[in-house]
Amino acid sequence: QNNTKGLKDYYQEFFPIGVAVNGRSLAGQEAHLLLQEFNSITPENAMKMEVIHPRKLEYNWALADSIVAFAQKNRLRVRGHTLLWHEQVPDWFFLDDQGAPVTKDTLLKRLKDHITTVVGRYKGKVYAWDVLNEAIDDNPKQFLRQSKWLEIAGEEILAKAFEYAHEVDPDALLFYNDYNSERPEKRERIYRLVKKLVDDGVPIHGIGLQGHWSIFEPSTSDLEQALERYASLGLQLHFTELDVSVYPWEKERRRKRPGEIDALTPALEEKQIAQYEMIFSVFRKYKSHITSVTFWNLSDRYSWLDHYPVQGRKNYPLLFDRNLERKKAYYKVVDFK
Ligand SMILES: Oc1ccccc1CN[C@@H]1C=C[C@@H](O)[C@H](O)[C@H]1O
Repeated sequence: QNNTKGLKDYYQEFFPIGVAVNGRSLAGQEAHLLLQEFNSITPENAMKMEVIHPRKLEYNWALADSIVAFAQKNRLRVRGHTLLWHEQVPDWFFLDDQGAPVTKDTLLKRLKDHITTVVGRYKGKVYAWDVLNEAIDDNPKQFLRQSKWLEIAGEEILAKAFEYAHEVDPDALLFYNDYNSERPEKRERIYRLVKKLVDDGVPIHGIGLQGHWSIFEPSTSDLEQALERYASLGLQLHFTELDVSVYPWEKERRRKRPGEIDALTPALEEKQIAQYEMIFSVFRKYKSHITSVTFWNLSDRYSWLDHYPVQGRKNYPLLFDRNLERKKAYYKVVDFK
């Protein structure tokens, strides 16, 4: 029994506070901290296509089932992640038995089978799904990201993913999820895609704003303008993958340079404290539109940012340090009135 007030308690009147989980999160010290601070979880990798459906006739349910069982036992919400994405998808999806590219109809059928099987298994246990992840191109001059999905099946596959999910679980909330969604040029392209889905009567209920931010972005005005813009679509807004990197954004992966500093200096930590304070101040201001805030990973002990974009460069993006202790930024997030 743990009577310590956590993030979820401080934000009880605002929105659930979630965290991305993996196998390590479900036991010991990390599970204790998770249950103290959070009331929603998202499987970091366990429900991605390459993990849960590695071969055409093979589903791998074990880890996803254990995460969902953990949530059921502890009365946590579960956000499903993700049903259609250009990354972490196994090659077999796109190849026929002779190793040639599949036809459009075959690909649509495979996607329908995948979504029907996965969403159907967790019906009533996963309340929200990141149906479509990162479909907007990184090049501001382009609109949709070119992927094997689009190459073979065309743009209609994007709407189909939502329809397949809605058909099998009409009660699940269906989200479009993306990153850098506060950058004005990407904000307008995300807005255009989501507005088209809404106007076409596609069953979409929300926009997932990943929130992979840094001490350099977003600005307060970019964050507020993005919230206003997306809120005008009348959909729920979830912040789905929040972390605040102490390094500037880099798109291309690279290795850590010899002598490259990766310490959390007092100057960097002061900037991170100010950024987290601003972020949660804006979140509280827009509480009528925001219905979930999820951090991507639990503590600085492990972050996906330790490997991306710079392999081996330690990052410190979260509210708990490597000893699972609350950082200074934590107290700025919870100390409001
Ligand atoms: O995939 C990316 C590529 C470039 C920039 C950002 C991203 C963010 N992408 C997210 C980050 C981590 C993964 O675990 C999540 O599933 C993904 O949604």
